[in-house]
Amino acid sequence: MAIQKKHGKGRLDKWYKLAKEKGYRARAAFKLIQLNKKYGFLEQSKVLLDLCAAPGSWCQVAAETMPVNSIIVGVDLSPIKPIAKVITFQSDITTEKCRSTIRHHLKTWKADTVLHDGAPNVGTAWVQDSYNQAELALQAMKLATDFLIEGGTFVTKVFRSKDYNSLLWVFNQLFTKVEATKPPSSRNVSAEIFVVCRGFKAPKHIDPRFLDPKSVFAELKDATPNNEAKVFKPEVKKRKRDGYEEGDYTQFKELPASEFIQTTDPIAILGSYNKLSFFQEGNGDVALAALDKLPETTTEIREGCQDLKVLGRKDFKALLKWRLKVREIFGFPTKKSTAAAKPELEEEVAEVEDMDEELRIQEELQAMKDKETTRQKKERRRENERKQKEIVRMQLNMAAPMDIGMEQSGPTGRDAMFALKAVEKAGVNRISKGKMGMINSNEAAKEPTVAIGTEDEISDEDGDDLERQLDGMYDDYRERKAAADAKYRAKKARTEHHDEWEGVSGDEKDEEKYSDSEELSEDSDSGSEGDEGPGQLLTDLDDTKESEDGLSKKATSFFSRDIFQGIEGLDEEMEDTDEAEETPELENDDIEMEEVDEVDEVSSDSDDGIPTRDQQKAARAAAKNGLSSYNGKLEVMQKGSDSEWEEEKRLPNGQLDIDIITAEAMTLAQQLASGQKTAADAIDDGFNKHALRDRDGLPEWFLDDEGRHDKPQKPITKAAALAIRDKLRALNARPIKKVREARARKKFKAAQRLEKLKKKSDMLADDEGMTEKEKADSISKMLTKAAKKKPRKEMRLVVAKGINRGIKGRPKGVKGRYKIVDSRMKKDMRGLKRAASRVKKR
Ligand SMILES: C[S@@+](CC[C@H](N)C(=O)[O-])C[C@H]1O[C@@H](n2cnc3c(N)ncnc32)[C@H](O)[C@@H]1O
Repeated sequence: MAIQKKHGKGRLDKWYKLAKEKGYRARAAFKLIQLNKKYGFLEQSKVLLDLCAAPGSWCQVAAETMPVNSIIVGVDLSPIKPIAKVITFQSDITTEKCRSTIRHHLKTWKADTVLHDGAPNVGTAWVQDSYNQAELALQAMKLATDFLIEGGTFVTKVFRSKDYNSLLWVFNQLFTKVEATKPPSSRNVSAEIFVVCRGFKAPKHIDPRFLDPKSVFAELKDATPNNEAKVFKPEVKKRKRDGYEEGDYTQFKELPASEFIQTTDPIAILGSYNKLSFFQEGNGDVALAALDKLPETTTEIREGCQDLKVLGRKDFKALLKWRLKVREIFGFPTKKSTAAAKPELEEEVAEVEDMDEELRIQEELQAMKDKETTRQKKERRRENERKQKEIVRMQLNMAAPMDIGMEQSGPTGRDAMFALKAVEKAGVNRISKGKMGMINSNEAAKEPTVAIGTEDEISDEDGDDLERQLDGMYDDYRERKAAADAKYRAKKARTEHHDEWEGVSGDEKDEEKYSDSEELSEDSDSGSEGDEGPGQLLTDLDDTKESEDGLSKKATSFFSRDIFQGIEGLDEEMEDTDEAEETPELENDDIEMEEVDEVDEVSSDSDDGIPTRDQQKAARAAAKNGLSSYNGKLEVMQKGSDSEWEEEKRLPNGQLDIDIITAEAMTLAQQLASGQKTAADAIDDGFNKHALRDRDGLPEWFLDDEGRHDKPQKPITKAAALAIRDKLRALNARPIKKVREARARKKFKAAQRLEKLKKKSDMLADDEGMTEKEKADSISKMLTKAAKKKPRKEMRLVVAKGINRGIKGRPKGVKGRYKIVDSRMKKDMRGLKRAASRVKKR
């Protein structure tokens, strides 16, 4: 006989161990985890009520799954040890006190989810246990209806029993979706299942009978008795749970085994009778006799039938199996045949799918969905890429707009005529962004990895594409911004000409130089075009050669700075410079010294980096003379430099033309001059986190944004700030170049007119045919005429509409002075004029 131990080792299954491992207070935690995995109600809840929560594992799960700052209230008959972020109290969920305590905790909030895992004291008769469970579930639901929000979720545990369907019916009246499920962590031997009710209808009024256990679980009255049927199939007396049945005053009950075969409720017989007998009376029961003789009626079966009260689960199973076999032999309808013949007569039983299987299916579905999404994404990306390529082709005049969307593989696909990707990588992509980019032909030639159509390139496509799109978007943004912002345009122009704002020079020489250099670059551009190889699309305007060790021009110019002089491993050119520096016999005429900072640079060789008083004096004197000395020996910064820059930076008197216009520069200059700072300090300051940041390969939009804040904060002194302020004030007080030019033009024209007048009056004076008076009159007339100001041409007001809408500069068809106004303003002006003329007429 199989006896199930309540506390057997079988209960300490994997969920038990896992719960211990994860720190949950009960294995039940996994039931909620699995239910939530399937229905996902916890993540969407902000307020949760856990009825029958002890020891609290469901509260633990809720607290770690629900959004932060959610409200969780747990109640149980037993005390619950405190749980972080959970309110718990001890109460009976069927009482009014419990209801008011919950109300007190929730205040005006409504619960998104109500959980109920209550189990009344089980261990009495099964029927009673299940009834109590159903009743408790109904009580829990009653409480839930008070606190649930519309659309909320109620999860409850129920036992599969005869009351189950009644419960389900009630749930269905109050919720839009009701599903029963058994999580994998719920033991198979347990009759518990979980009902998840979603979409609370929140009716204004609920019929109290829905929530009254007496009404809900009331047994249906018997239908009108079928007396005819009773003749053929005598009625089995109904058992009474309380007390003895009428006329039956013994506790021992026996039933012919044939009746067990014929009955439709074999379980009830096995549960309520003591013995199934094979004893045949005189006139005999044919069915019983046949049963007795059947080979299926084995000795084991007979023994089992002798005392039903001592049988175990296995023995009951054997008896039930035997009954089914005999029914088949006797030709009684079995479950199988009935199901095949009349499925509609089957008792209504809620289908409870195994959740393992469900989860598996769900996971499979999810995987399929993910796959599909990935595929769609890929397709979308390809499509975008193709369009982008077509746009590039259009910009390069390689395709007409009509071609867009017609090609399958795109211009840069595998079969494409031009592998634009490779060219793009080499720099031409900048053309597509409407920018004049330059490709260093040598760089392009040196990079074998940019071979057209290589495998690597294709694998990099995704990243490149994204980067390109970002760059493109950033360029669009800049262009939009540029259109609206004059300051930004000026900055862009400076950046593109590598003419970042360093300071304002005293006169307009810079401007002239700037325009000269522009012309120069245009010339060299056109001039060099023909010289490039056939494969070149663009050419570098800078004709300085790259260093032989492969350093870029930028790198070469960086390493050619003085601070790198004397460091081993630098190229020959630099070594040469070093040698030159060390050469002692230098003629003063050939020496060109750099300004103050370089002077101080060499005066910093003292041990502690702070120059002595003498050294400072010497440095100042040297700065005055344009020389740099330190410790009695001469240091040469630049020798015989004939660069244009150097020459232009000098004033006619031979002094360097350097102007300090920022407070930082002024502070540094003052500090250097007064010896508070040495050149070494200045160099050290240059080596900060901003200087050594690796910016290679970073996109422009990122660098632009970073550059706004990624600057060292240089200290400034009050004196320096005041000096700069005064300087800028003086600078601003000067008229701008255009105004000065206009004034000069005016002066020049006036001088010209005067000259003309002079000539005319001389001619008149020499005219012999005129009297003196006539001569005087003519000259005075001429002077009055010359002194008369020409009337200014009237300004035309133009409304920019039609073809002129949004136009910049002179609108088409407009001559003379004009002003663009909106139509309202023009009409108003006309109105004013009309009004003025009316007043005049009166
Ligand atoms: C299976 S346990 C609940 C386990 C809980 N869900 C967890 O995860 O830790 C069932 C609980 O129901 C409680 N219970 C039974 N009847 C109750 C009632 N009328 N009011 C409050 N709690 C009750 C019991 O005290 C018991 O702690």
